[in-house]
This record gives sequence, C-alpha cells and structure tokens, in this order.
Amino acid sequence: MNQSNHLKIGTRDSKLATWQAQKVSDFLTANHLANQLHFIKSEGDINLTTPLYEVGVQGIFTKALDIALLNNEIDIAVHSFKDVPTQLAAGLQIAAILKRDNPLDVLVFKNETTRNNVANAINNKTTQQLPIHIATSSIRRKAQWLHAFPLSTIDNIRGNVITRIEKLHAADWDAAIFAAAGLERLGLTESITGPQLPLPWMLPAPAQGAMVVICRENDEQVLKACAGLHDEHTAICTHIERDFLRALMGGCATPIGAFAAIENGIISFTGNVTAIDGKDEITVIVKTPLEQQQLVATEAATLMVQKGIQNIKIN
Ligand SMILES: NCc1[nH]cc(CCC(=O)O)c1CC(=O)O
Repeated sequence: MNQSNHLKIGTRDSKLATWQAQKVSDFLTANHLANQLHFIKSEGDINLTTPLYEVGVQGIFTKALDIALLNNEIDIAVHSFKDVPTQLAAGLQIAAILKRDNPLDVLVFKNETTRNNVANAINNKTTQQLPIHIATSSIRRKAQWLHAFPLSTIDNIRGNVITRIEKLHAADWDAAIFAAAGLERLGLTESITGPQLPLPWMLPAPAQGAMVVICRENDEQVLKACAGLHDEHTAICTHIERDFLRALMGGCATPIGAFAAIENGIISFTGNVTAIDGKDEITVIVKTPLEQQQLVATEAATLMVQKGIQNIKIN
C-alpha cells in the first residue's frame, strides 16, 4: 500500500512515548486523517548509565525527532512537554498542547511499611528525623526531597518508566520517584508497581503532565489536523511555567519547580528553586487575573531575584 499521503507521527520507542504518540494517532484516525507511527531512537534512550544532569546538553529526548521533522522523515513529533527545551529548534513550531494529566510526582515503594512510615512522617511533620534511601536522577526531585528528608540517601536511577520500576525492585532502595502522569498513562497501578504515595508538596517540573505536538513551521495541514487536540488553559499554564524556567535560565537539568493553574479566571502560579544539597530553597507565589497572563513569569522571576536566588547553590 502506498502510504505517502499518511501523516507520519515520530516517536521514541519507549512504552510511554509510544502511548503518547498513539493517543495523537487515535485522534487523527477518529478525524479520518490517515497516519502512521514512525519510531526513532534518541540519545536519551541510548545512554542509560550517565545521570541525566551530567549529559548536559538540552533536548536529548527531542533532538533526534527535531532532525527527523526538519528532514521531512516525519510530519509530527509527540513529546512529554517537560522534556522539550524552552527554545524550540529553528523551523519548528508547536501544533497543539494537550490537556494536562496528573502533574504530581509520586513515590513508589518496595513495601507497605516504609510507605506508611513516610506518610506518617509527612502528616506529623517529622520528616527531618526519617532516614530513607531513594532513587531518582532528577536534580529537582533530589533537591526537594533532601529539603524535606535531610537524612536521606539518594542514588541515581536511569531508564524508562518500566525499567526504573524493575530496578527499584532489584536494588536496595526503599522507593523511587516517578511522574504520576507516566504511571497512569501506562496503567501502572499499585498492584503492578508496589505501594505509591503522591507528593503534593513536591513542586513539579515546568509543564509536567502535559503532552505537546510539534511540527514544521507553518505546516498548515498538520496545524489544522491537530487543532482539536489543543487545550488553551493548559497552554497558558505551561507557557508561564516554561517562561519562568527560561527567565531563570534553567535547562532540563536544573532544580526548578513551577506549576500554574487557572480557577475562576485567576492564574495561581508557584515557582521554586531548591539548592542541590536541599538546604536552602525559595518559593514564590503569584496570583493574577487571566488577562494578565503575560506578566506572571517575569513577576515570579523578579521575586526570585529579590528573595536572593543568586545565593542558592543550584549546580
Ligand atoms: N523524564 C522522563 C519523563 N518525561 C515525562 C515523564 C512523565 C510524563 C509527564 O510528565 O508528562 C517522564 C517520566 C518521569 O518523570 O517519571
């Protein structure tokens, strides 16, 4: 069959990336737009041993798909928005930002007893006394975790979501941190992963829980095809979070948390920077009417500077 008129959806071949690409594919199919998935390996998947923050370059998950788009090998790239560098590659644009799923981080435990001990320490505000051994390679998660649980030991863990669950059960860590959205998309409930504990006090990565569709600039066919996937409130919130990140000059490897939500026409934004040793942190909150969305990120970044962000050790 000649498939040259099919829209080609590029994706990494991890289960999560494939699930996300399939969601876009299903939408297009439901709208009678012929499409097919096209699998591409990324540097971020190939090098599994180096902690992400040491890899340094931005966009290790997105670069291979950017190149495939620019070379016309694919027409659409689907990503977790939090993995996309704040500066898109020249010649590319966002076609749609999907309605955000659960933005929280979740701790997955090997056993129930440790989960209960951690939950109790959080409820009773005695986290300062609880030593625990956890795994994450995100310096944002590491920093915020150490701030709450200073007696913890933290090890790096790499690999896709499924690999990390397997590593947790094979190693001697008590728990590992995941994005709830990733677990939920893959149907990884507690019966599969082991006991879970959502961490509402941990401020997510900018754009966590949201998916983005990227295409070539002015590709009217794709822009039109994907318009129905777009969620305006998610777009406003994630743009604020990413503008805040950009204003503080953070890449994917910075201990910066940011989350915005819109309720009754009011944007509530929280931004956080935590030192990598967990000792110092600064949190800012900005609330403005929806009409003033353009001001939020700059105002929050300015507050960060006023509160002394330059004294926080972030690398
Ligand atoms: N760093 C990889 C990554 N990128 C996006 C998600 C989850 C989905 C999302 O946040 O939209 C994950 C897995 C994780 O952090 O556990």
